[in-house]
Amino acid sequence: MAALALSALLLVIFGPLVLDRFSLNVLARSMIYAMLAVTVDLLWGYTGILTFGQAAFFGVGAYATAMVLTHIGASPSLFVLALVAAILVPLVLGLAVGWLSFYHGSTPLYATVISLVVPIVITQLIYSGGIWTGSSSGMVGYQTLPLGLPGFFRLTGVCLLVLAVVAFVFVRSDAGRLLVAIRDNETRVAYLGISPARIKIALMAVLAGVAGLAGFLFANASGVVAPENSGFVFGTELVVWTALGGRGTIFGPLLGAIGIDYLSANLSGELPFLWQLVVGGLFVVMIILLPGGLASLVTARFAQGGRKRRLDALPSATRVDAMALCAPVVSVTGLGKSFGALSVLKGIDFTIRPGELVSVVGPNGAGKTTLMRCLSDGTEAIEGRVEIGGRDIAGLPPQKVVALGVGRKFQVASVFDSMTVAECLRMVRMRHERPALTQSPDAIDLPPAAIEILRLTGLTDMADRHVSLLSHGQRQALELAMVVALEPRLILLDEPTAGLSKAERMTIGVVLKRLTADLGFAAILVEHDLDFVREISSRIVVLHQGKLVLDGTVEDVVQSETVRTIYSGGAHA
Ligand SMILES: Nc1ncnc2c1ncn2[C@@H]1O[C@H](COP(=O)(O)OP(=O)(O)OP(=O)(O)O)[C@@H](O)[C@H]1O
Repeated sequence: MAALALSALLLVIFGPLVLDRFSLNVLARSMIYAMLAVTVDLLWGYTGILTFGQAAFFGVGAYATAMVLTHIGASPSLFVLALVAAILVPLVLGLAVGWLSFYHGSTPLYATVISLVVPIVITQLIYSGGIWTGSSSGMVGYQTLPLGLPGFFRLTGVCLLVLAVVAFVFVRSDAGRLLVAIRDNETRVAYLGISPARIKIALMAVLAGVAGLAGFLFANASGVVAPENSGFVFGTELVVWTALGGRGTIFGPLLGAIGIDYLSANLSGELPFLWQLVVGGLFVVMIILLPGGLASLVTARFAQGGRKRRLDALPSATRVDAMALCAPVVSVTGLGKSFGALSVLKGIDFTIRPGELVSVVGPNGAGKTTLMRCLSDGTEAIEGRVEIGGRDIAGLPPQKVVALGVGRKFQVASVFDSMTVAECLRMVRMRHERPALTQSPDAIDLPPAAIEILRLTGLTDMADRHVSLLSHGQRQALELAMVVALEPRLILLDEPTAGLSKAERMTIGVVLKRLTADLGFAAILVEHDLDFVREISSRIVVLHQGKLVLDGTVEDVVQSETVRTIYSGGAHA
């Protein structure tokens, strides 16, 4: 990669000696567009945010530059002012757009619609700006940086190269992998105690600033800015170039943008309308035949050679101390939950202490999964009160409930499909360590209990195996190890043995007994397999039609006439 970067630097430095003026002009612009394509790739390719809004931030940066240089003047200090404005104004706008797009409760579609609206609004503002923005004529005639064409070619080339190298290092770091984790499974990221919304807002703001920097370069290199520079047609072109180049690769979108823009400049004169049709047709063909873009032809060859990771046990023991054993981990009082007119949970009361493994059983639709949701997400509208470690969780989103010591394992294993086992486990540690922006360590430190689960289930030897290659049981075990690596006080397990073989079920049973009886975790287990429940539970709670009908020992439940009636389908509220 260093050799590639060095070759690119030499091309940028010596390019003006061999290229004609037309090519220099077009390529300087193409490289600026390539900077934008890299930002689109980080947002869409790596984080899964389909955005058309980068054009708006680019336009704002370009107009901020042109407006400073036109209305205030051009001097060395004013060029610095223009540069600061070109970065800061889009950055603040990006922060506001990010907040609007990713506030709690918004959907990915909503974020994409906002990214379509922003360029339209910015373009309208430019049209309505009168002499301040030049309206439909744009702005021209302001003084630009005195660099000449070769100077601009080299400046934009170096900026693109620096951005590409920074992006390339970043996407391999812990912070970069966290973006991929958000793309793969945002819910799991939240249930690891990390706020995806915060990360996405910060990313959008920073990349809006980078788009603004590209706008500064464009306004200086071209000497003209126009409303189309911030329009959603341009925003769509950026998405097309990124897709054609190969999203999620950095260099694919970079070369895609340069290649298509350069070809467009050469061919659009001779084939003005046909060329657009060719690009559009190519996009459709590519999406069908090569969804990974052109870069996937190259990356597929190199994908196999993954990096070797080591799983190390942290020195600290996770055993809950004797003092804490006295206080309830979870306390539920009068819990009720309705979906419209349908009342799913009614007047549930129970308390769970450290070391207890409480199984929640009941027929389908009894409200078991809903109960788990109410215990792990304080934003669910409920009646009554749920306290974790003595703190009412009302209003707290999942990542804040995780911070109180709750780990949730979902019914369908919730892991990161495009990562390796080691990478998934590394993501769990991001709550305890600030994600590094430039690197990711080879050794992954995990609590001993998590290491033990991996050992018992044979995953310690599969650290570098891709999650997509794991069996159903291995995925369940990996998710359990991830949840335990959070070092929670309370583990919520929704049918952890569903679809597992008898041997795998026994292993999970051993692991759960060890976690609760030996290490002092509290656990709530939703389970249909009553033999399994009988073997490992310290207490059993029976739910029926949303009501808690029995809370007792295994013996109590086995001998209960009510439970027998419920399971034979005879009890009705
Ligand atoms: N988001 C929702 N909107 C409307 N109704 C819901 C929603 N989630 C659950 N329900 C209803 O609440 C009831 C309880 O569902 P829940 O999934 O909690 O049951 P369960 O005991 O976990 O069932 P199972 O054993 O089949 O998983 C069901 O009637 C279900 O249809």
